[in-house]
Amino acid sequence: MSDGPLYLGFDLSTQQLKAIVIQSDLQIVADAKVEFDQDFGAKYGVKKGVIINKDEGEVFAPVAMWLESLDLVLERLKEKKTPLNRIRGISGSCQQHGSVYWSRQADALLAGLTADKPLVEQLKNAFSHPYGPNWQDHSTQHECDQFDAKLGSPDKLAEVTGSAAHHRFTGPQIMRLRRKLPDMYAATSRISLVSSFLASLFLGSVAPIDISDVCGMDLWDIPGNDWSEPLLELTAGGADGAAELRRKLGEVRRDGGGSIGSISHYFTTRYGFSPDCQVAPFTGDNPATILALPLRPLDAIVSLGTSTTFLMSTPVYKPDPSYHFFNHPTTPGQYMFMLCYKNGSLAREKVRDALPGTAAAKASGNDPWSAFNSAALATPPLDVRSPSTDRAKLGLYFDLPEIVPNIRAGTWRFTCSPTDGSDLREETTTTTAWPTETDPRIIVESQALSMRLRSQKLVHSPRDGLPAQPRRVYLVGGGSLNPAIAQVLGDVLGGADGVYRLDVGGNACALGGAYKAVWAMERESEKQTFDEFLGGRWKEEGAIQKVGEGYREGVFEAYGRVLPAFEEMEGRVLEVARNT
Ligand SMILES: Nc1ncnc2c1ncn2[C@@H]1O[C@H](COP(=O)(O)OP(=O)(O)O)[C@@H](O)[C@H]1O
Ligand SMILES: O=C(CO)[C@@H](O)[C@H](O)COP(=O)(O)O
Repeated sequence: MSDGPLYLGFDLSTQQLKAIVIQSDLQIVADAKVEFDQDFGAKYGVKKGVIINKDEGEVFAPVAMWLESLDLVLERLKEKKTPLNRIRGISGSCQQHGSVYWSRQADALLAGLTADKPLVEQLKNAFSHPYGPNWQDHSTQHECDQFDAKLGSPDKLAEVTGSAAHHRFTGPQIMRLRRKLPDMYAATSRISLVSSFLASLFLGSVAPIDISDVCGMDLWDIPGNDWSEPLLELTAGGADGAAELRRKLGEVRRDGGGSIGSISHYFTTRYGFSPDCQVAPFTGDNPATILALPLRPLDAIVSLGTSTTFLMSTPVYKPDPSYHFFNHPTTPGQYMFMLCYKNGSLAREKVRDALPGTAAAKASGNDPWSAFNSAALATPPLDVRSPSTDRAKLGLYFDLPEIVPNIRAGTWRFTCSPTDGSDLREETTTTTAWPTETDPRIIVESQALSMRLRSQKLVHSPRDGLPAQPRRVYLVGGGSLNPAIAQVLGDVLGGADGVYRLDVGGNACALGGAYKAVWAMERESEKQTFDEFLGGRWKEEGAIQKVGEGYREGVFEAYGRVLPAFEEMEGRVLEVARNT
């Protein structure tokens, strides 16, 4: 290890808090993590990091658990003898859309933190609400209907804010909490996103919201570069309320780099950070993921965390109600395109757990994914061995109500002709549906078909003679460790130059946060873009691994032929859901 400056990146996601320390040359020096279920499940009653109130569709996490986790992860870094005194900059990436409600005492309590007691004790009275809504929350249909109507249509809302109304977006969430808990709302001095909440702890004062993460609220006018007044009014119930809400939300920091202030005394005295250590703006976990490597045009990232997301960086702002556009976290004039699915890892885990063999593997400490992987690889694309006799299989495996399409929880299995997707039929009974061993391939294929369907307008042919598709597909998040998933995703999505896994696959957004901290502190000027900066220091070797061929002629086209049937299947399920 050299003795130069170090940088610290965090990822406060659904199931864990991770920390990663790197050098200026981007080498990783140390990491540590806290797993919410394992470390705090019994104390806070969380499962998979959250508490669920099924009756109302609410999903939330205790803010106190996050405070305890921050102290614990720093203890763990200290135990590993990480030289925290050399850390010069901190940034981070956090689950998006979640909100934290500060009380009127927050400013004083944050400013007066002392090193002798943990955060959770000292900040007991700093919150007007003990919970932060989680992105899986789906309690806000009523509010979403009003957001979609407010500017005239979901298309218009997407044009202004980058997204149509979504249950998890912070504007509808705030609107519902204001209605449901008016005293709590009145007692709230400031509202943070999870990213600005974590930055606030380091800063010792409430931090500004970040220019990219703010786009996950349905409140920020992206072309206008300001809060949308009509949407603030809707959320807060009128013009007076809008002015008050604007104050609660505070200024948004337009620059993703630089420092928002020095680290609080609490961290210098309790953990030995240098008083010169600076806090850079924290952002959302998806925006940070696109900072984990120098992304080129036509590259796509598939993040296989609790949620599945499909991300691209683009100079073109082409919003549509079925996906999201965010400001790029570091580069004005660039945008992040995102598709987000709730039914990612947890839905795949459910299919995995239904397989004979998984329970035994778990009990004996073997890889719980081995039965899933063998089954996925033993099944041919679409489970079609012979196109003249076999029907192609498609499915929707929604454990939770999905985001796109907005369909209730349930499992649907369909078949169609593999040659042109015609004759789509729902396989309704267990006798005509397929064996559980077929599900692993079909769930991953169907998740990928949804991504391919919705991203097709953003890709073009990477080289002469090839169909439109991404250049490279990068996999990150916990699921990126899985070779069978990598293979199937590449079969469906293509990737002219292959499918790659980031070597720190499960830590990509924490790493993106750490890279952001290096750039924020060491950029030559405000004009040096993140990609220029990172491109000069990032070395492909050792950072990524090719895990799949990507585009395979014939296979990619076979999925293309059933894409219209996939769309029709979603439409049919939506139609039935609407009429029941
Ligand atoms: N080998 C594997 N194969 C498939 N999925 C995996 C594997 N290892 C971990 N996962 C999945 O990764 C998920 C956690 O991913 P992670 O990126 O750490 O989540 P988050 O950032 O949302 O907390 C788990 O829900 C688990 O299903
Ligand atoms: O809601 C979204 C993005 O819109 C999610 O991607 C969250 O940002 C949570 O991510 P993970 O916990 O899966 O990392």
